[in-house]
Amino acid sequence: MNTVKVAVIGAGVIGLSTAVCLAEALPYCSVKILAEKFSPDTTSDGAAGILMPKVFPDIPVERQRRWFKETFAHLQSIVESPEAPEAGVYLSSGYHIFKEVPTDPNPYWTDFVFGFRTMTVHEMKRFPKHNFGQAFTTIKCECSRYLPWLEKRFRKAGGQIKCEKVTDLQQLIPHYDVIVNCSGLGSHHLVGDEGVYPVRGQILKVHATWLKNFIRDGDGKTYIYPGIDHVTLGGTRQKDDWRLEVDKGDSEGIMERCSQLEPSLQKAQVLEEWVGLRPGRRNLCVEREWLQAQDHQVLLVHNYGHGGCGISLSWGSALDVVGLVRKSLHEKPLRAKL
Ligand SMILES: Cc1cc2nc3c(=O)[nH]c(=O)nc-3n(C[C@H](O)[C@H](O)[C@H](O)COP(=O)(O)OP(=O)(O)OC[C@H]3O[C@@H](n4cnc5c(N)ncnc54)[C@H](O)[C@@H]3O)c2cc1C
Ligand SMILES: O=C(O)CCC(=O)C(=O)O
Repeated sequence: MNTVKVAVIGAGVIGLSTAVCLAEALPYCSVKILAEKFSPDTTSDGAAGILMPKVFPDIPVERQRRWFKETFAHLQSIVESPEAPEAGVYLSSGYHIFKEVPTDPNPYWTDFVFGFRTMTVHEMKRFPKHNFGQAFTTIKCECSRYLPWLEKRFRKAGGQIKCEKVTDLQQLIPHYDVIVNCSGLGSHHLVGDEGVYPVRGQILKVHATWLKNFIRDGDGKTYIYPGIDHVTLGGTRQKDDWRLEVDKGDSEGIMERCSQLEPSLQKAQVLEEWVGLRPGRRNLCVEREWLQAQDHQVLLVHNYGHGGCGISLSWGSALDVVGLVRKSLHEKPLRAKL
């Protein structure tokens, strides 16, 4: 087979995971990443990186289960390997607490994390304003380390990287056989998807080495995630808010709410305030379509709209892209005349 030229747009956790999966699984493809921003300047870089996805309303739960299962298994294999510190991937245990029992206390992902259980009355005494809680161990994947690690793995598989903002997919058509869109929030403009919107997230990175367990309050607007170099305190979920500037009021609110759950945070030194825009979408988009060229068609595969759970579903959705590319090339061989 001739070499299939693939362009992956985006170098966040979704673009890099997808590019690695394609380059390693399809040796007849030459894969190039085109991205405007790279680590440490992507949204993925600032995310806490905890594996705990939300449920998308219109995607069959079996598909979401597979995305999470594959991501968890991939990252677990890194946790259990000597690569773990360089990749920034490790196990993290803690509590998810609620004021009321949630409507679905056992979402699909609870089958895969370790030791998932309801908190005891004794444990709940620490949180007098909450009436229900769950304790478990999941994986935390810090993208400030994981993205450079993925980039290295991608280059090792023969992948190429170019810093470029793509403004028009049509301009890529003469140069590539397959285009994979992993541009996250960028898809709002790049493919004109008005269903993609920003969900602004502000966090604080604090020095609090004594904290070892995560605490997340029901709706995910208050959380404490201990990490390698700092503890992440969150957060905000402001829909349709494009502001990338730090909001001092948000920072104060985050510190106040987190300190109510963990009073020792009043002694923590704030290292950094950070804002990222989650690529919100009602449903994650992992789909394919064909773009018309002069005498042939070019495959366009989308992988964007992961909202607040891009790291949690990254490897699984990337493997779906591999499946779609493989299937499509089989159905419609390269440069087949129409
Ligand atoms: C505060 C916060 C905390 C979070 N915590 C977690 C968590 O604990 N767990 C979890 O699973 N998720 C978390 N998330 C969500 C997670 O960060 C996102 O789902 C994820 O980063 C999306 O990855 P992405 O690769 O699609 O987007 P990005 O990381 O934004 O990457 C997009 C890439 O596309 C490129 N791009 C865009 N447009 C173009 C263009 N036109 N041309 C070229 N390149 C382009 C960008 O330059 C970039 O390289 C959090 C998010 C925030 C904001
Ligand atoms: O939701 C969480 O608790 C983890 C952080 C996150 O995913 C987010 O802020 O989007």
